[in-house]
Amino acid sequence: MPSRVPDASHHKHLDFNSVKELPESHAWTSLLGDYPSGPDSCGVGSVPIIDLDDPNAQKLVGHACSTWGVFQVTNHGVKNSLLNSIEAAGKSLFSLPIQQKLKAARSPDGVSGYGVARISSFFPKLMWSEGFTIFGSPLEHARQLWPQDHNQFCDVIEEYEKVMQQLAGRLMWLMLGSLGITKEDIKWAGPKADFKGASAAIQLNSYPACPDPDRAMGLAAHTDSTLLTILHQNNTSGLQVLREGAGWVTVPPRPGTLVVNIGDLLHILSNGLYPSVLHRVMVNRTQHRLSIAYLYGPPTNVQISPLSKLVDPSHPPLYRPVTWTEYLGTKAKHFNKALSSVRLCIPLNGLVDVNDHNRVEVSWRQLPYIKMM
Ligand SMILES: C=C1C[C@]23C[C@@]1(O)CC[C@H]2[C@@]12CCC[C@@](C)(C(=O)O1)[C@H]2[C@@H]3C(=O)O
Ligand SMILES: O=C(O)CCC(=O)C(=O)O
Ligand SMILES: [Fe+2]
Repeated sequence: MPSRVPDASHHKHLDFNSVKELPESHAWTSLLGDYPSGPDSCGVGSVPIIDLDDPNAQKLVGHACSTWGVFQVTNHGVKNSLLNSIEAAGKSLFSLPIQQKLKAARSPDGVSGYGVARISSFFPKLMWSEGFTIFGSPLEHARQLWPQDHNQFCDVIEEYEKVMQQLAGRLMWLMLGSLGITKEDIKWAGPKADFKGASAAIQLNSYPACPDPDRAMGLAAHTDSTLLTILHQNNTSGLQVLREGAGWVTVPPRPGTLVVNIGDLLHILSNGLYPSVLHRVMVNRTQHRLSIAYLYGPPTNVQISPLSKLVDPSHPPLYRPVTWTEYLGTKAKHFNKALSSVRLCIPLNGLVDVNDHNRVEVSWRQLPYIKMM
């Protein structure tokens, strides 16, 4: 029998080190029934790779955002040594004994800390992963994890946050610039237009090697609630994105390359021009996968709504204004219905939100709209 750790959170926490067989609690029966898998050979191509030093970077980013909602970047300015350090920090955290990790467990209504995927409650089966979320200072949880020596972990996190914040600001302007948005259009970017007041979370994800990977799910399909997410993955494959009309496409790891994806708030800000991409993580039999997601959003209380430059009589605002705080609450409560719940208009042909799994597969951008009640 696999050992489950008794704690107050209903035996959700598995000691992955001691499991030899996939427990029923983690066995997903209908994994492959949703969309076709692995279509890399069907001519749909692969997730674009963009060199940020390319003079055409803005155009390439804009194209990748509107067609894929995800791309990879090189020459992003983040040192390999920092990527190695954050990976090592994640490894050292997840290799702690489970009882130690649970000392830093996320509280039921909290954001930060150790635990199972937050979206687990929407699924009948548990996921083959564990995570650690940092929102604000990691100090308190780091002290619980390493009572003698938490400084090294905190220093790496602090440095990572600083560097990622800069990169995220740069990416924001590449994405918005390609829509014709200028600094005057986004007052909340601050006087220097550097998005200094932005908020962000760091999510460390661990996907242990799995005895029965075909029936397990690392992280179920979701979109991020962010403006954008920057992801570093170790050298193990697993991330897949859903490409309309093609199915799940794997984003293979490339050393030193970061994955960038659009989140729901940028989808709203762009009035639907940039899709927030649906993604998931598969696991494998032999390799431990680790990823670090930098989840980037606006200042928590700024109202995000479709930019007025992107709205006209034939392109009415598709979403009502919403703050990140409000949207995170909606996502936590309604999960894949969150985006539709702030929607104002739908095309005459039916539902369209990328993460509404009942959506009708139509190309909708040119369609007339009807107002939602
Ligand atoms: C800022 C956040 C986005 C997130 C919820 C959170 O408060 C911290 C963790 C984030 C994450 C990472 C895994 C997928 C996701 C849907 C989840 O359950 O937790 C995202 C959340 C999100 O984007 O809504
Ligand atoms: O592990 C990954 O590749 C993806 C993680 C992810 O989607 C997330 O943290 O939101
Ligand atoms: Fe994600």
